[in-house]
Amino acid sequence: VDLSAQIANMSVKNLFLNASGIHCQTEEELDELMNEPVSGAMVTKSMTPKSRFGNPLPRYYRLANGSINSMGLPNQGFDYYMDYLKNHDQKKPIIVSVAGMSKEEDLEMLHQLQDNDGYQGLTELNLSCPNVIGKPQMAYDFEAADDLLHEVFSFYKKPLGIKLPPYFDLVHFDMIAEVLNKYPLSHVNTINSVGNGLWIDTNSETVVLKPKGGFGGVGGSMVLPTALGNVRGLRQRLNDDIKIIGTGGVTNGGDAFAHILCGAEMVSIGTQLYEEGLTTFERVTKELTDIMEAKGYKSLDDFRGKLKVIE
Ligand SMILES: C=Cc1c(C(=O)O)[nH]c(=O)[nH]c1=O
Repeated sequence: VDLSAQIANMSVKNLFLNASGIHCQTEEELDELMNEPVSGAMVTKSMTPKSRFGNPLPRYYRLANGSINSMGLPNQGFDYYMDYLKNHDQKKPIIVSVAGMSKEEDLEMLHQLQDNDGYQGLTELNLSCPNVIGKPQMAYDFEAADDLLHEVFSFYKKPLGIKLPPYFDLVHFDMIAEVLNKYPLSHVNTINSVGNGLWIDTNSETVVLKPKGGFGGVGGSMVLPTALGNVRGLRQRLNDDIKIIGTGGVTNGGDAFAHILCGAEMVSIGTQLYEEGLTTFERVTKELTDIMEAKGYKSLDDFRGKLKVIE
């Protein structure tokens, strides 16, 4: 299913989906997402050709206003998720998230998706995993990302989006948008976790994560300003037909409203969904609907991308 076509006539209740990595690694988790009545789409855990255990534990830690993780791409492997798609009817669009450990693995999986006539889904190429030891985030290497996308679009003809890391410099928004605008992308999903943060238990004077000496990607409410800046900055620069899935820091309807004001077509929920459970979708949707009613908005298009600046 082409998400952007789905998005075109999205009503509020269909706005939300899980952030990749959250509640989407196993068949049981995927079934629960599929049967969750409110969310309008879902995304798999980013997959590699072969299954991976990922990094050693502890690799996730809850913070007062967010989370830090160094999971290391644990997933059941490409074939497992292809089997899932084959054996389950899609009550909602399932975005297949792909994150090879190398350019070759990315291309290998995308060739298999392209050549699989039974697969007509929306794919998201994750160029932003911050936690695979020794693997740089491709999306911070603009030339490498351009080269990869050039090669991908020489053969990949099905709907494809890109998962991006946060950028922290307006010139970097310019540079990545210049690359992405060259390609017929269905969407950009921004932001991934804010890479290589560190949390410390000062009682024991020790880091809280085992992998990478404690370094991990930061998510949750504390990254909302960075997420909003990236959604807004890319919306202002990307071609209109490249939709944006806003991810990062969403804990309530007001946060989702802010993402939509910045231009998000759909909104993913990560840390909050993990901590509160799947009922988060119902609560956040109700909160957003209440805000819209209070403001007299009938549809998302009434305010999407209409953030005002101070003249
Ligand atoms: C795909 C790996 C990712 C991971 C991970 O598996 O460590 N964590 C994130 O916060 N973002 C990712 O993109």
